[in-house]
Amino acid sequence: MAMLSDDLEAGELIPLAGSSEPQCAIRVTDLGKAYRLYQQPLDFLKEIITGKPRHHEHWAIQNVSFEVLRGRVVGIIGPNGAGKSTLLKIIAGLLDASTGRVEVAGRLSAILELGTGFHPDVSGRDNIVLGGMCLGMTRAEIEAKVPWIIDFSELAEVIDQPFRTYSSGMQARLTFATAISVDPEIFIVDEALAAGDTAFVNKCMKRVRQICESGATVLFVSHSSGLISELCDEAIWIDKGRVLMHGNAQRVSKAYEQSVWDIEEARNLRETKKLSQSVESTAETGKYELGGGTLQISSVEVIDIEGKPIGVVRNGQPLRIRVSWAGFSEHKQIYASLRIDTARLQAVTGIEGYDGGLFLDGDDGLPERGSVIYEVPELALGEGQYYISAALCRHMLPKGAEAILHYVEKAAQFSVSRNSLWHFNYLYDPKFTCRIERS
Ligand SMILES: Nc1ncnc2c1ncn2[C@@H]1O[C@H](COP(=O)(O)OP(=O)(O)OP(=O)(O)O)[C@@H](O)[C@H]1O
Repeated sequence: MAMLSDDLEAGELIPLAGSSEPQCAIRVTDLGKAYRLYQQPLDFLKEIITGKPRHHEHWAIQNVSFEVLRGRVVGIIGPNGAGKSTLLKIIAGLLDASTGRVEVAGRLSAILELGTGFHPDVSGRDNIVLGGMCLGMTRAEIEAKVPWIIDFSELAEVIDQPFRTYSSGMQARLTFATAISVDPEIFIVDEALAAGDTAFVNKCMKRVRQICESGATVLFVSHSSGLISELCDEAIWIDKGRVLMHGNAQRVSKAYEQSVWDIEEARNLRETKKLSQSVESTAETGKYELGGGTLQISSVEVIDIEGKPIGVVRNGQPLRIRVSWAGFSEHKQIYASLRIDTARLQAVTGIEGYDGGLFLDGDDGLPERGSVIYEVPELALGEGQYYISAALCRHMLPKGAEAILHYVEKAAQFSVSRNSLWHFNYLYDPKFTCRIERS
């Protein structure tokens, strides 16, 4: 654990001005934050009364050290609960550290919580002034910015109404607009707070970009490695309260993204295994199935070229799905079909084995066990999680539910990863070709 030097308070904010390294805007040394956790709320009271500790300490961040040079845009990335907000709140002076110290050189503005300084009974207009003063602006500075903020928030019609009458989205718009109106030397922002409809989020991000390009030193928290590699010079990857990697933004984003896909891969394989086990035990799992008498789907898997099950497929690469069956059927001309759905069960694509004339039984009938492998040579699906449902059917006309011998919904799951770090998400993501015509 980081120890404090004798002459410093834990988490003390020390201006770097006059430092021998004028290029340094932020220096964090051995920073740590321990939260006290109580098993039940009453334990806190009992601790105060008896003086006996009834809590255990949870270190949200530990031994965190780094320097940020003036004018650098630095992304902070990491999974949920990694300690990003805790770290930035301490740097912004909103939270005390348990160990270590933070030195900051320059006027700092942070958007880490929305609504600080805003009062429900005061009008939107007056709240801009109150909120702006909480962000460190003088009254004159903020008053000069009021028209810009009203225009940016698109709330001119209701600006003189009490803040409590605003919807939560309107409140977020006004507080974010106020917060990004500042011209800071050091700017700390959590991208997740740019809430609202797509057009408003885009507008907020445009302003954040402007600040990044203005020469300010920026710490930018985001879950999007694409956005970090696009906006930032360098990035810090935090996990379980510690700095895992600090360096070039593209390099760190790529490494972080790979770790996310590794976790996804393991999760998808685990879940698919559970799903295929549950094919045999429908009653307990409550999974949706139809049919499944003497002939059953025994597994559905996404596989690599060697037939090994995988959980993540990269867009543009081949997608191979293996549907295996076991059992026997009195029917002839049996075919398999499958459907791929998004996590919200929106059907994306599929194949009817019958349409392709692909029957599983040959002249000698249907073998007791076998598999059919479907392949999409170049996957054109956007990043995300997908589910596969499969069916074994018998050929009959007209086609109807009685044609289905066994249907298993969500029999397997897989994720699609992108080709690039670009942050837009698409459902359909083919390889585009383009031609430039210059006149
Ligand atoms: N006030 C608090 N009391 C107790 N524990 C807390 C408190 N605030 C945060 N924590 C814990 O500290 C750890 C780090 O939380 P933090 O909010 O800094 O993570 P984060 O990286 O910002 O997460 P996210 O990406 O989900 O916002 C988590 O385990 C969280 O549960």
